[in-house]
Amino acid sequence: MPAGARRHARAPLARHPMTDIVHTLHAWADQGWLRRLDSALAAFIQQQDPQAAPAVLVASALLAQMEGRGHSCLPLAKLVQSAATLLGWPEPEQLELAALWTQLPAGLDGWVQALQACPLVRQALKDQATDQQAPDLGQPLVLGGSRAAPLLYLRRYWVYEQQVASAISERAARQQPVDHTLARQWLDRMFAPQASEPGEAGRRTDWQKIACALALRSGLTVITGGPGTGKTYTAARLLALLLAMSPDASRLKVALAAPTGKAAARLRQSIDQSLVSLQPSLGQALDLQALTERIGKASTVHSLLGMQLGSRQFRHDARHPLDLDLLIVDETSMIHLEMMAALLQAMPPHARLILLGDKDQLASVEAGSVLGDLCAHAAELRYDTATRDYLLEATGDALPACEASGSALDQQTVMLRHSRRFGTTIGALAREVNEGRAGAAMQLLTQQRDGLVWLAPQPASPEILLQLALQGRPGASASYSDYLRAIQAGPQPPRAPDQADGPGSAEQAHADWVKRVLIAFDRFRILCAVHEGEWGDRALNQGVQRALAASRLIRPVGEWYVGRPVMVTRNDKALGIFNGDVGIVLPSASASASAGGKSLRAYFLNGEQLRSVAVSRLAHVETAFAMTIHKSQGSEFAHTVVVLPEAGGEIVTRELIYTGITRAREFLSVIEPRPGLLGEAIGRRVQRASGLDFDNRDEG
Ligand SMILES: Nc1ncnc2c1ncn2[C@@H]1O[C@H](COP(=O)(O)OP(=O)(O)OP(=O)(O)O)[C@@H](O)[C@H]1O
Repeated sequence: MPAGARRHARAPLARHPMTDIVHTLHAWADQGWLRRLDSALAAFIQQQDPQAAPAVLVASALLAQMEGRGHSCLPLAKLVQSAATLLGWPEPEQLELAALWTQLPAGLDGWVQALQACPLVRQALKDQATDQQAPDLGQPLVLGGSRAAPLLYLRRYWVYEQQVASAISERAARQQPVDHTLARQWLDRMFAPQASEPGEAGRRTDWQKIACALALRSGLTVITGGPGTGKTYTAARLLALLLAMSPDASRLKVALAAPTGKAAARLRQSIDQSLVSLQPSLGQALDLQALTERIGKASTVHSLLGMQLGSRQFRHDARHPLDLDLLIVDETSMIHLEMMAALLQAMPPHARLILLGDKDQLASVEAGSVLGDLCAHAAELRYDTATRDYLLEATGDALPACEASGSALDQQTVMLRHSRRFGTTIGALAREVNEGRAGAAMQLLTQQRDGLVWLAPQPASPEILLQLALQGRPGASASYSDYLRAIQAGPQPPRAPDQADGPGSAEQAHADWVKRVLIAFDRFRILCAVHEGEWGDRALNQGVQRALAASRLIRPVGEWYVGRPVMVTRNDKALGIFNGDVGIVLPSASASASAGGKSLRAYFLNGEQLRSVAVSRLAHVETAFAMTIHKSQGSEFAHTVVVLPEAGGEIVTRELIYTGITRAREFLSVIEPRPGLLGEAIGRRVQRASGLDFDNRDEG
């Protein structure tokens, strides 16, 4: 019991059959319906407050359960409306749930009253009179949200949400002075006038240009868009623009970051490429090469913040802010609530933060769906008059009309709408999936003759998948044979054997070979929705390994063998490898040189940078012929195979399918173990419960 919490007087409650409630919750955990952690929270609450009403105990366990599934709170109105729907429980569990429900309040008010009567619950309903709001006494639970939509939180998620909501709103509202004339001159040089699309009235709005103009005037800009809509292209122009308009450009400190090492390296690479392609249109006016050199390497958000081993704390926080003026973060959809709170705390007040990401992608594995919440109104153009006037002056473009204007955050949010990478079938398929049009998506998959997308014929068997892994399919030949052939080809013999190092050396030839192998490996990947079962990544990894061994393409003798793809499952700062990094086991340069040498290393490629670790030092890795769609975020593969499970329940959702298919750069193959699974998944949307709300904070 938090110190002082008991001081809050309340009317004595009738005794409830609480022990039964906690027993029931423990029994549900025994059945695997809840986690042990979930029922343990209810038991803890009961122990700390023996008078806690049954509704409080049940709500605590279900809150913990929801948090484990990535929700940051328990939406009580939905719980009361239909607990079975909220939890996604099948029939046997539903019957038990209904039986328990007879002991619980029938209406929302009853639940709220029970929670309000419990001293372990901090009262923080937004529309509650201030004198009724309980002070922070370290209560483990918080009742937040509003009276109409009350939300129950674990304390720390409530705190993170409060921090994120106020930091985002304050940052978005913090205006910086802009020289409109100068801005317009530079923007016109960087963005050619847009051609109008056939059938469209007038000129198409150049949202990339709008995003740059908005970023000039505020401490925060959120740029969302599907794959290939030019998020990094825009960020590169924005960098150049800020440099061009900065009174002291040589002092501007810029950093790039992303949630994974791979995504960070991709961000850096594509920013560099965009800057190179921009130089001709700027001529001598701006030295973009100098800018590129000043940016420094892109890092993971973890390492940017200064991850401390065995601790949730980072080296950088509000008291020790990051030393930078501009931070560009890519793949923001993968950033969870706790990490976003830490990032915002560590940003110096004067610096600009640019968040890039695809709002429709899967949310982070951990609790929160921050980018989705930030972009809740991105499609609606809720720009107010001040924003519209500013944009007209700075860009010369008038925005399309909209019905309502929004929050400070809405003023700083831009959705890019035109994909340049997906002019083809994959793009059309991604759109149909995103809009929930299962019939149209199936039609594209089954009737398209261009071979870019393909649905495995029924009955789908794991053999079809193994064939794809070994040979690809008609129209899409990329497969694992590509990288295995590259391994077999071996390093090119050094051109000048007497040269000790330099471009012709044996070491360089080895490094070039390793890069060729790693690049070829990224031409093909199997993505699963789940870990377990016949269609999960664990079984498929074994199946693919057996099939490649049977075809004599690999020789898996023991744990470590040449050609084993591995995925890191835990960050290891000392080794410089991070959760989600994918590498390949190959002989080291010295082992290759002394034919028959046994020294194996795992090689990882981040952009152009090659890193290797002796396999004996790798404790936390898994084989990575097949990986989950979750882990594939931030990566792309020429030929992507998306495999659905026979029974995936609520986790196989539209967002998961969209994320999987948009990992395909050129070719997509889809396997559904029984007809109709894909359609069901497209129809299933699980929106994460969250109380992040930016509408009422503008004064913030
Ligand atoms: N306005 C533009 N004019 C010409 N080419 C563009 C423009 N915008 C983007 N591109 C090109 O389109 C491709 C995709 O752009 P970019 O990589 O920036 O998209 P993205 O949204 O970051 O994609 P992803 O989410 O897949 O990383 C790149 O080759 C880029 O150079």
